[in-house]
Amino acid sequence: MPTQSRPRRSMLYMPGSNTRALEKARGLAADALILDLEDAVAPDTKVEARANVCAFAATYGQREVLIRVNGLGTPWGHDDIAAAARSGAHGILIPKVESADMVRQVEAIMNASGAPADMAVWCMIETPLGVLHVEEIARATPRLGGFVMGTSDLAKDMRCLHTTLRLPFIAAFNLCVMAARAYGLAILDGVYLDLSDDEGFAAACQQGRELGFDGKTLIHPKTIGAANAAFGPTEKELDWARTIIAAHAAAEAEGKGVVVVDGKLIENLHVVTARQTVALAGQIAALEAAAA
Ligand SMILES: CC(C)(COP(=O)(O)OP(=O)(O)OC[C@H]1O[C@@H](n2cnc3c(N)ncnc32)[C@H](O)[C@@H]1OP(=O)(O)O)[C@@H](O)C(=O)NCCC(=O)NCCSC(=O)C[C@H](O)C(=O)O
Ligand SMILES: [Mg+2]
Repeated sequence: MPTQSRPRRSMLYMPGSNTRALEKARGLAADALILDLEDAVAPDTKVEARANVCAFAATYGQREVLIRVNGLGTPWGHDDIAAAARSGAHGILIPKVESADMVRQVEAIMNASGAPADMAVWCMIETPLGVLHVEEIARATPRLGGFVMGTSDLAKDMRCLHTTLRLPFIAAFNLCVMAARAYGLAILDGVYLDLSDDEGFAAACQQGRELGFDGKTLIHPKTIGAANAAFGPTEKELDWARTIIAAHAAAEAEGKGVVVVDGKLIENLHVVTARQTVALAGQIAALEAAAA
């Protein structure tokens, strides 16, 4: 089962047909990139976009790169997967996944096309059936790396309103985060479409973090900084994490299982979370150093 060994605070989509954006992404501070062949690409540029993303996939240094392919029910799906499998991308993102079988069909094409053993499969969860089958999808294959919520398609198929508070999606978010955590997968929140609403974007990031997402998928570079800030540990959180790790270790050395720090009871489970916080900060620093 793949482990979460890298930060994914911000994952930026870009259309595979837009070579300017593919180029520009090399200098952007997004933790991860999604080179899109699906909804952001018009039918008559799909084949050209496939060639573009395969040419760019291995040019982003340490950043995680996923290629979002077209579905297998489309004229482009099979060839997208076969080409992406050999592109040097870290993973293939499958749109509108509704069953474990769908994932295994993609995996079979990847294997037949010579995909490296460590190339991951990621799933967009963006239909009612996908949400209802998310646990089965989570254990489809050891190649599974994570989930990306597709809230625009989900709103369309649920016939719900895509409101500021996103209450219509809460059950789906909870189910998908549970499945991701139960199977050791990453999970990214959906996109925020109003590029003129910085305050709304920050609130959506905060909500996403509270719900347990690792980060947010983005459509524009201007939102990368706010997503990185919302999903990365603050200095205060890091200080607290280091303090309780040290206090608990000292208590353990005295044969105690618990300790009170600043009036708060600290048990081993808090230390586990604190260690994850410190590890994430280390991964972020390493990624930033590699990009500098
Ligand atoms: C939304 C956009 C079409 C806006 O593009 P544009 O008008 O070019 O914006 P700007 O002029 O403000 O751009 C400023 C510079 O930044 C570069 N840029 C813009 N967007 C990106 C990007 N995504 N990645 C990399 N670079 C980007 C421009 O080239 C400008 O650079 P410069 O030339 O140096 O000035 C555009 O942002 C865009 O296409 N965004 C991505 C849209 C997309 O991929 N959508 C599909 C994914 S979302 C989805 O499918 C939802 C999901 O499936 C669901 O169901 O929920
Ligand atoms: Mg979608």
